Amino acid sequence: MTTPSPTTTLEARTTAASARGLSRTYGRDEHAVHALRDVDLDLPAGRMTAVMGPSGSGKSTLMHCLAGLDTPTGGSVTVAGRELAGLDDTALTLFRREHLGFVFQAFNLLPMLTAEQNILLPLELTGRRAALEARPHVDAVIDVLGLRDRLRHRPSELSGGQQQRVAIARALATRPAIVFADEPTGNLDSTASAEILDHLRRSVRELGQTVVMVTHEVDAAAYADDVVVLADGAVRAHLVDPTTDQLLETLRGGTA
Ligand SMILES: Nc1ncnc2c1ncn2[C@@H]1O[C@H](COP(=O)(O)OP(=O)(O)OP(=O)(O)O)[C@@H](O)[C@H]1O
Repeated sequence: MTTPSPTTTLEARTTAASARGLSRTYGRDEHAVHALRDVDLDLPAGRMTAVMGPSGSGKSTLMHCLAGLDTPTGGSVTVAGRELAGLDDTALTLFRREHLGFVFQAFNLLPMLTAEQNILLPLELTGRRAALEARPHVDAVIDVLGLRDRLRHRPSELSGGQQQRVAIARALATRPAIVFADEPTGNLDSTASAEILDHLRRSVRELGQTVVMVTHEVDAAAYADDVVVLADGAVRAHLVDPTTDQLLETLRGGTA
C-alpha cells in the first residue's frame, strides 16, 4: 500500500468549509483593490487551521467571506454543506447563529452577566429546551477551558486571559461547525496567549471542534495543525502539519 501524500490525506478528510474561485474586490476601475483573487481552499473539519500572511494580504477578507460576514464579488463559499450565496440576510444571520462561532481580539463579554451567563447566552437565544439539551456539552467545554471555578465571576473580576477563555467557551457552547478566531491573543501577554492557544487546541483535540484562526504570529500558528499562507489575495501555500522550520521557510518565501 502506498503512503498517501499530504494533499491526498487533506482531500480525504471531511471538509468544514470550502471556497471555489473566491474573489473579493473593493472599489472599481482604477481604484479597485483585489483583496481576494480566485481563491480555491478546503478547510478540513476537526482541525485547527491558522491563516497567515503580510498585512493587507486578505486574511480578514477571507475569514469574513467564509463566515458570511462579507459578500464575495465572485466564486462560491460552502460552509457545513451550505452554499452561502443561496442565503438572504435573514437566513445568513440564522445560519451564523446556528453553525458558526466567533472569537475576536476584544472579548465582547456582557459586563453585568457572570461568566456562566455569558457562556450560556447564545444557547438561551436558541430556546430553553436547546439550552438544557446542550448542558452536557457546555459542561465539557467549561472543563476543557478550565473555567469551572470562575463561573460565578463577572468579567471585571477575571484576568484578560480568563475573559478570553469565557469568550471561547461562549463560541463553543452551540457546537458550531467552525469557530473563527481573529487574532484571539492580540490583547494578551505571552503567558496568557500561550494558555489561550493551548485551550483552543484542546477544544480541537478533545471536543472535535474545527477552528480557523487568523494570526500574524508564527508562535501562535505553531499551535495549529495546518497553515494557509496568503500573499496579495491568493493562497501561496496550504501546509498540512508543518514543522516550525517549514512554516518559517514558507513565510520567508522559500518552497519548503
Ligand atoms: N471595506 C474595504 N474597502 C476597501 N478596501 C478594503 C476593505 N477591506 C479591506 N480592504 C483592502 O483589501 C486588502 C485586504 O485587506 P484585509 O483586511 O483582508 O487584509 P489582512 O491580511 O487581514 O490585513 P491585516 O493583517 O493588516 O489585518 C487590503 O488592501 C485592504 O486595504
